[in-house]
Amino acid sequence: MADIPLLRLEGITKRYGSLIANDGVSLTLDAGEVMGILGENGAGKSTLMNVISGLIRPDGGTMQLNGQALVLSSPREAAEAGIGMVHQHFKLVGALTVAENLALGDPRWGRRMLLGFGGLRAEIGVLAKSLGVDVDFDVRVDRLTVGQQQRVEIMKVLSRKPRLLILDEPTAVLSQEERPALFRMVAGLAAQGTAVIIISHKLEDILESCRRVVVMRHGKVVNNSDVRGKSREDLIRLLVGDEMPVLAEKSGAVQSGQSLLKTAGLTIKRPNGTVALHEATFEVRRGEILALCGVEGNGQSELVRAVTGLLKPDAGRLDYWFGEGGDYLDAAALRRQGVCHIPEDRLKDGVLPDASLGDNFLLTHLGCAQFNRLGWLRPKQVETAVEEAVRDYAIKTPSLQAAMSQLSGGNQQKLVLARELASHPSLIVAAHPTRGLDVKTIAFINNQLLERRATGAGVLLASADLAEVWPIADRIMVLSAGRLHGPVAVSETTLQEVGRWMTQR
Ligand SMILES: Nc1ncnc2c1ncn2[C@@H]1O[C@H](COP(=O)(O)OP(=O)(O)OP(=O)(O)O)[C@@H](O)[C@H]1O
Repeated sequence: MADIPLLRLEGITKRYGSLIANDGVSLTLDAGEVMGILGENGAGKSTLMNVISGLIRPDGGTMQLNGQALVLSSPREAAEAGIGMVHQHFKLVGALTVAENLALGDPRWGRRMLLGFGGLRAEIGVLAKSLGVDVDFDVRVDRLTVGQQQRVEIMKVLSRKPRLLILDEPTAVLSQEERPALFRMVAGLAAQGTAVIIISHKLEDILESCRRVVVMRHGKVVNNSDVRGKSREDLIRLLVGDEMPVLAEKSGAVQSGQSLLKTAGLTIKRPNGTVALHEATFEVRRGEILALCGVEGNGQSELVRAVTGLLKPDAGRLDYWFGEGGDYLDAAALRRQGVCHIPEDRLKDGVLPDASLGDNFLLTHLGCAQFNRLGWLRPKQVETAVEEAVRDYAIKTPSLQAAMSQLSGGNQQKLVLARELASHPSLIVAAHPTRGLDVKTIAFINNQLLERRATGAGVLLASADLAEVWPIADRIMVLSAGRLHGPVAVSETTLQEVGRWMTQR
């Protein structure tokens, strides 16, 4: 028995037309093993995980779980077989409590709403305790931090006692401070015999939490090896060959001093009355990258939505360089003046999944003379723009006419970036622009931001990854519990100090 792996994949193949998303993938995974999956955007990682979790049926190949043939036609069947997946986009209901969310959709608990979920509390309580996780069953989910919500989502999957847990980019939404808790939980699960697969673009995740790494390229497994003894550089080499991604040198300050945006006393309340942003005053200047950091859920989203015209602040002023200002200018007016917005939630605010790449590109350029003459659309120009975006941003797509949903997550993000930067905006508001992108593409995007800075644009860059923004930011500010710390020049502070701001209440 000892020789039988928990999971065995042989020759898994999945085609979309002429595109081969998974090309004869074979691998095995043992009980209690933690395996990392790395690969460039569009390499086929999600497709493979969707096959294992019953969301997609492969065109070829076989799967075995504990030596038994595994044929899945739905995620429910996968869950019954002992395979659970935690997706990047949580499926929790904010207005319900943790206990209600844990019970939701689970026939064992769902019918016992009125009994206060006694059994559920006891069972999940024991599980949480064994993993060193605190669960407050009675708090509403929308009051939790993203990290806490993720733990609820993981607990929900774990309550079905999976033998294999798949985590899709679990650290993408976590701050540096929240990562160790996740990895402790993963290690605890592995010690209890659960196998874990982690898809991640963050090499540190693989180095810190996995025993084995599988690297995919063009739908194939190109490396499957032990993580021990490997460095960050070794992993990058496995990922992209010898073509090491290089970040451009940040030239000295190119600030002209001209203010692009000045806020004064910006205050925003959440629908439930709590203060999301408290009297934030700062300025974004031409030729600078101003980073907005902090643990997510501390007011960053609200600030970004206010400066891009998606949310009217409750108090305070916003003044833009083109001489208009006040408490609010709508998003369309701001776009016309040259403010672009790379939204933090691509699926909610950035793309129409069922529409074509062209229509998605047009979303923010419809009024632009290049694509619209006297009210008539110019399809040829749209096609050329998409062609250029696909070429310049190396977007992997089945065709130029494809629907957005046919692109991998990272490639969708690249199209959003290409679209937003296409009009050479003066003020770039970028919320987590590199989330979900591979190391090579992250360097490319950060170089793009540096290039725009050098030509006089101003960038407000919201990020949860201090280490990533540090080399490119001129100034940095932190939001903690809605209060702004800074901005301060990066050259005049330290990572430790900024890290401290993040935890100040
Ligand atoms: N429904 C679909 N129709 C057509 N092509 C698809 C579809 N879903 C995925 N693909 C293609 O399959 C390939 C692999 O996509 P997949 O999402 O598995 O990549 P990935 O490695 O997870 O990428 P990322 O890191 O960007 O999330 C991509 O080229 C993508 O365009």
